[in-house]
Amino acid sequence: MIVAIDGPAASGKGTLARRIAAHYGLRHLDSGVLYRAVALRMIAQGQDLADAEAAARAARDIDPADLEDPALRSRRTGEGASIVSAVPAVRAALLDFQRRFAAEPPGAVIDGRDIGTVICPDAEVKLFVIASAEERARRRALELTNRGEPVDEAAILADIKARDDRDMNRLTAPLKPADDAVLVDTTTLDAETAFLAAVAVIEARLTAGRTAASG
Ligand SMILES: Nc1ncnc2c1ncn2[C@@H]1O[C@H](COP(=O)(O)OP(=O)(O)OP(=O)(O)O)[C@@H](O)[C@H]1O
Ligand SMILES: Nc1ccn([C@@H]2O[C@H](COP(=O)(O)O)[C@@H](O)[C@H]2O)c(=O)n1
Repeated sequence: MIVAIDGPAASGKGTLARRIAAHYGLRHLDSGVLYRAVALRMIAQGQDLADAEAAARAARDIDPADLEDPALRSRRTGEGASIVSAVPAVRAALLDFQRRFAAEPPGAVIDGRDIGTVICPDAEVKLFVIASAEERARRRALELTNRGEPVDEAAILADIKARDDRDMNRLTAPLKPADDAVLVDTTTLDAETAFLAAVAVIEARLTAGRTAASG
């Protein structure tokens, strides 16, 4: 089974993806890490994030060790990822890796922005996870506070809105729900309730699939 989970920054899709993967014994890929690794490689080499050719080279050059760097989670890397991810050649360079990951047994849960629309358009289950920008900023601020990092919630909210705008309005693989995605609004749901809601969607899809196959 392939479960595609898309949604904006800090909506809770990664948290949900990890829980679903563990529950169903599937592998998990946080596809955002790939774009973050491209940005981080460019930052480390002092390159201009707006340089599309350099971004495409960095995307072709990333290796597994790049995906373990703790600096991937920084605010600057997230912003950078959102810039380089708009470059079509960057997305093209990362496409095969994601599709191969999805194709390996026993299946996968992949979260990102274009998983249901571009990477895995045939996924058995597609979820589009949202939450209000204010709630997402609150969650991100709490996460940073728990990590002992300084927090400016207003700046985080501004970042989130800028990232939403870039991710939704780029020409290649913009953030949007696939036609057959189910919306999960987590604004007022805690992580456990969001997980239970997602499992209910998955079970309904699996039952519908079994019924179609037997009829
Ligand atoms: N339903 C929820 N209620 C409250 N907090 C949540 C919920 N889901 C996730 N969180 C918390 O919100 C923060 C962001 O969640 P998470 O990293 O899963 O989001 P994301 O959509 O994967 O973000 P990104 O795309 O930026 O990686 C985390 O600190 C997480 O623990
Ligand atoms: N499938 C994806 C995943 C991510 N991106 C871009 O990377 C940025 C960082 O992603 P996080 O999930 O780690 O926050 C994100 O803002 C997107 O610009 C993408 O384009 N496609």
